Amino acid sequence: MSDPVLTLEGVAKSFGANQVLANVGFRIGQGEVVGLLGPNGCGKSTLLNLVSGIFAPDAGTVVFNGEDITGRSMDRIARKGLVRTFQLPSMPRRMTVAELLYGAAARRAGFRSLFRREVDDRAEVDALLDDLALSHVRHLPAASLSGGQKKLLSIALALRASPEMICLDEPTAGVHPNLRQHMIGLLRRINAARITLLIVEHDMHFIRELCSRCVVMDRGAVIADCRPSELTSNEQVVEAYLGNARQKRAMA
Ligand SMILES: Nc1ncnc2c1ncn2[C@@H]1O[C@H](COP(=O)(O)OP(=O)(O)OP(=O)(O)O)[C@@H](O)[C@H]1O
Repeated sequence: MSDPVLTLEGVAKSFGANQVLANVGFRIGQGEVVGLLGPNGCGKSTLLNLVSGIFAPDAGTVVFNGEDITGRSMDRIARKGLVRTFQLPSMPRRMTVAELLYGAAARRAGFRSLFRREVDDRAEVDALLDDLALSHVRHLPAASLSGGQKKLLSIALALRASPEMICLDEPTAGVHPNLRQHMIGLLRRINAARITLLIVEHDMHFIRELCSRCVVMDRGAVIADCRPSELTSNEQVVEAYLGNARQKRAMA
């Protein structure tokens, strides 16, 4: 593995009596594309929430680029270069798609930079909108977009923060199959720009096409760390999915 960009050690989280994560640890190298898999409710989104600063873990450490970011706020973590997208992104009603994208660049550069000309980089926003097939909705309120368009917009917003790493929470859920293929190409291009990706996803085709490695969780713990091609021969992984026939079929 290249130098680790993200290192988790002994991460634990409970909500009341419900222990959702216990002693989770793994590393992600610079430039890797890693799938984070596991049955519904095993704690994948919660892990992304802890990494990106939405919640603080009860125990353990999260180190990003050699710096301990455990329990830091989402904004501070985003300014360090680690951002996330959401499974069901909610978007503001009063801002258009383009306005949101102009504002998002200030996140890492600092809000004062909003008033500097260089942040107002129309060409970059135009290129992003074009790449994500969102040019025709640029003047619409962001909240009025379809579910799939909101997913694409949330990737664009993540990119505007000049990230070194993006955590994506189910980027293809609710997205048309044609758009999924487009998204694979887009994420490959993003990764080619040396942006590390951690992707929570149930679509195994998507995982196989994109990821060089998978971390698999079950009931709040990591049960496998392997190549996508090794998933179906891993007994623990197959066992974890056995209770859910739909997910088992999805792995085939
Ligand atoms: N804010 C919260 N308050 C209380 N419980 C929570 C909270 N967030 C998550 N949980 C619980 O943590 C458990 C894991 O949820 P999480 O969303 O992390 O699973 P997941 O692996 O992402 O599932 P899925 O694949 O279905 O999205 C669930 O039992 C959920 O109810």
